[in-house]
Amino acid sequence: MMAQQVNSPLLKRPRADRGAEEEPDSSEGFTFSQEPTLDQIRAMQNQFARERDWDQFHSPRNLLLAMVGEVGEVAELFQWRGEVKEGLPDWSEKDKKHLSQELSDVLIYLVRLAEKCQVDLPAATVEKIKLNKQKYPAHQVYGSSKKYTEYATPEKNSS
Ligand SMILES: Nc1ccn([C@H]2C[C@H](O)[C@@H](COP(=O)(O)OP(=O)(O)OP(=O)(O)O)O2)c(=O)n1
Repeated sequence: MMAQQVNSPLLKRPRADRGAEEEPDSSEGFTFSQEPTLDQIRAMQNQFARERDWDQFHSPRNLLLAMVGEVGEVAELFQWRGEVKEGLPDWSEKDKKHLSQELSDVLIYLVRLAEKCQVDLPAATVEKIKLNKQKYPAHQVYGSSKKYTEYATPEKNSS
């Protein structure tokens, strides 16, 4: 379930030296399972709530608060550890499992919140990444983590 280490030279070569077909599409060789899709997760959680007559509790505000609570639980797992290495090589299997559960809770509430707000989350995410690319042109910001407002000719943020 955790990232596998892949020593790809692509990860270390500067972007300008790489062809588009060579672009790595994952972090250290790690990828997600193809399924379930976000819409399948939405449907699974919808059914979970219906079977328990919990729709009445899943108002947008309640879901938001529940999601933030779960984000807090994720943060709790990281607190006091100092910097954490990619792939969590120093974590116990128990803590890694715990993290996977808490991150899943966040996603479940996020997807449910998006459903209740009628936000088409996968489509909205694609659109947002498109906006991010416009706001942070690779040639302008490569290797810098400055916010777009710190650049001389900032792109307009339309979100
Ligand atoms: N009213 C609720 C309560 C729970 N859940 C689902 C969504 C979450 O994935 C998970 C959250 O359950 P808990 O509130 O028991 O939280 P944890 O699983 O994190 O347990 P704990 O707080 O003990 O770590 O259950 C839900 O959909 N609606």
